[in-house]
Amino acid sequence: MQARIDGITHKGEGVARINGKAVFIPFALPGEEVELDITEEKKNYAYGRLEKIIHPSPARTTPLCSHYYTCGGCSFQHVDYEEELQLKKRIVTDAVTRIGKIEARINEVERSSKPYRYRNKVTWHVAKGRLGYYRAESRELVPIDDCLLIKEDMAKISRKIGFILKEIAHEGQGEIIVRQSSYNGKIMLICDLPSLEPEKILSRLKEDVDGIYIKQKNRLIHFYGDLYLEEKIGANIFRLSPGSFFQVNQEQNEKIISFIQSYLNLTGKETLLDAYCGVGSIGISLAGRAAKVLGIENNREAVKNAEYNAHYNRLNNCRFLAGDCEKILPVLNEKFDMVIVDPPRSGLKKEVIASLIKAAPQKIAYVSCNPATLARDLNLIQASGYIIEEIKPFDMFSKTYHVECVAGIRRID
Ligand SMILES: C[S@@+](CC[C@H](N)C(=O)[O-])C[C@H]1O[C@@H](n2cnc3c(N)ncnc32)[C@H](O)[C@@H]1O
Repeated sequence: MQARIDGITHKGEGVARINGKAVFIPFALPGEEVELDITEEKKNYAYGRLEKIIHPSPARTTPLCSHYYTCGGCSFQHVDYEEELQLKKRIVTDAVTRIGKIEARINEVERSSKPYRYRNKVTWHVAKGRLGYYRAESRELVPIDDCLLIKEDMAKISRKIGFILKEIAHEGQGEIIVRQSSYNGKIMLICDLPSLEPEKILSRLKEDVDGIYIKQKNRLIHFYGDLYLEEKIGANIFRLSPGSFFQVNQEQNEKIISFIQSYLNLTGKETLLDAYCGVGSIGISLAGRAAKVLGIENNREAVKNAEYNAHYNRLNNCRFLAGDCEKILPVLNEKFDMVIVDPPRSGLKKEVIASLIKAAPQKIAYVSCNPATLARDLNLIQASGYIIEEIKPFDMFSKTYHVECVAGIRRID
């Protein structure tokens, strides 16, 4: 059947209305006239497979990656970069109006200077002696040993890992994480291959990487070389343990921190809460302009890194608490002038929102990698005496449907 695409889902699929029902069609673009087959029919919506493009969008391009249509990693390689940014703005706007039911100024998406080869971390799946990604919505391995989103050096080492796995006909299943510092280029491997004698593969990789960890029974055991990775934000150096979170796109990470800095406009007198602080990247970057910073984070290794990072960068106004924000904040009984929250994709728990409202900060910078949970939380925050001044999307995950946002929120006095 034929249809005109007039919308986009949060996962970047085209949306057509057929007999009053929304049909989601992967790889179709708004404005296109397409031929499709219905592949799955539900009560209120359906899925379609793109069979033919009758009138292509002028923004349609040829994907650079030969795995694009099978690997589940990217969703926007078939569209030019300008349109990708517009579609991401539309995804954020849809979430804010449909889920959040709020009105807020949504700025243009901050473009990245490198839509490819920006990622400093990749998680490879291993099965049947091959390295790869899982097919979209499945656990089926698509054998790949390069990805156009990861840095060149990481691609080189990934190809070597793929070669060794094939050569030794490794049978087990597992995961290999490759991380590279954007500051000094050093590479760390984290291997979770339960059925493999580590030496068999890892000793052959020592010359190519700077540090190796092995995951055994849920613990990371140091195997070789450097214990930490280092990153730099502004003038500060940050140490990260292998399991500590760090944003995957350092160029965009720095822009986000600058945006938060100018939004909060600290004068040096304010108390600042950095909730979900990781290794302290945002709070420590702003500590020079604040009276006091408190970071909260539930990964104990990351908290140790944050404490070290504050000390190493000669900041003596930062303190960190290890634990869940939803447990610590309700009993903290401290007031803050300014707050940063940067939760995982699931967003803020109700207890966290209630505690923030009680702490009554003048401004909140809410960093989010999920427009849907951001919109849900902004609805509650707005209903409690705050105004959403602006939402700034950042293209942190180019070529994928993911988009990072910072919401600037101000107390109404
Ligand atoms: C999106 S990351 C942000 C980290 C940091 N702000 C940054 O920019 O690098 C979210 C962080 O929250 C931590 N986290 C997840 N759930 C948490 C919780 N319930 N309480 C405290 N921290 C949590 C994760 O370990 C992770 O470091």
